[in-house]
Amino acid sequence: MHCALYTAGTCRSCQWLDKPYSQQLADKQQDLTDLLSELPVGEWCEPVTGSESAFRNKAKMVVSGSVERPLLGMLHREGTPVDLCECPLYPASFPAVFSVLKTFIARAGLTPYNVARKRGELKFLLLTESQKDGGMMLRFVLRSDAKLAQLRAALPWLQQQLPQLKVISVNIQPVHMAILEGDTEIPLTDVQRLEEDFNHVPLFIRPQSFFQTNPVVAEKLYATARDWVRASGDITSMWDLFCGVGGFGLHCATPAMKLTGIEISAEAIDCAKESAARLGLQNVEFQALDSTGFATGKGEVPDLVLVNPPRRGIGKTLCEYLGRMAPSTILYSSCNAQTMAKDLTLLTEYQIERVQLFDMFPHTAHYEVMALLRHR
Ligand SMILES: C[S@@+](CC[C@H](N)C(=O)[O-])C[C@H]1O[C@@H](n2cnc3c(N)ncnc32)[C@H](O)[C@@H]1O
Ligand code: SF4
Repeated sequence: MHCALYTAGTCRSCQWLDKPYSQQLADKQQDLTDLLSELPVGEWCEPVTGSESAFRNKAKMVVSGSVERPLLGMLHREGTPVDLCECPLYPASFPAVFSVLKTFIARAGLTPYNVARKRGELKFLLLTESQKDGGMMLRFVLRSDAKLAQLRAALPWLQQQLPQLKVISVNIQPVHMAILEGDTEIPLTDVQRLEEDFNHVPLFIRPQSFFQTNPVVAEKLYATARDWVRASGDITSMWDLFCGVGGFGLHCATPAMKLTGIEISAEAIDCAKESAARLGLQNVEFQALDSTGFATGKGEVPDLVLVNPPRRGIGKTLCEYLGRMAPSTILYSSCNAQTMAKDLTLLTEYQIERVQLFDMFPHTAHYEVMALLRHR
């Protein structure tokens, strides 16, 4: 993939951009093989890929510059602002939207936050696009609510220019820069969730819930999980731990199966419930809880446990508990093969039947991996 910003030395976020894509894949597969070298793997499946460019559905833009001439992009470590509106990782529809947003910032008088001076109001713009219909969610991250009335007053103009903006909200982040967003979310549109569709499974994206950023590869990941579960014989009950908006569980569930989804974010759980209702699934339960707390406090043992934790992995307590409760099948999907490998060494009573790499993050060393484990 060619990136003019990379060539010019403006942005070096994609550290592997100089590496041919086939070599990137080979290196990731080698990294995974090395990490699992102590553990016998029954079958290595071919890596799954998507597009090499325009694969991200979400942009997190630091707003800098002046109110008349805002920049959307990032700040270098020493504080130099960089405009990344032409970043080729974003869909073709994004640059035109960024351009209108810059005009809007000026019209609404949303002074960009200046990190060095700790002054200004607008810190970030977060833009997400649904591949279902091109609908978009836009979030303004502001330092305070001081400019909220101004923003509201100017909003009809923006909505007229960009009717694809289905969901608009403001997030208040009073803390100095370090954290991307705060707890307070103020809706500016009646609709507060973006509709997505993966493999005919309706999914919803809400401002504060996690959603996969590479929709094409995520769709293949969920479909693969569904295929592996279907091929696992008679699965009558399943837990989807760290379920987010429910993508894995909702793909795997059948009307006859009891599905339990557990996730810490209440917003994500609301999305999962709505998807289940759309699908007409009756035998499902989604709860906003800590996954380890839920699992260790539960007496029953499902046939299958699927885990898709954050980068830190599932950890010792949950591994040991899964070892004791001994479900016949575990499906482990991870964006950090290092912590997954560590967790798998703790699941001593399981053998790894199959492993597959999903390249969600081209041009970086990161990748997603899914492993199917069977009790010995
Ligand atoms: C990698 S994301 C996966 C989400 C989902 N499975 C998907 O496919 O989109 C990890 C999820 O774990 C959730 N999470 C983080 N800590 C948690 C905890 N202690 N208990 C339950 N969920 C947690 C996050 O909110 C996030 O949605
Ligand atoms: S993040 Fe975008 S702009 Fe930066 S190097 Fe990667 S492709 Fe280029």
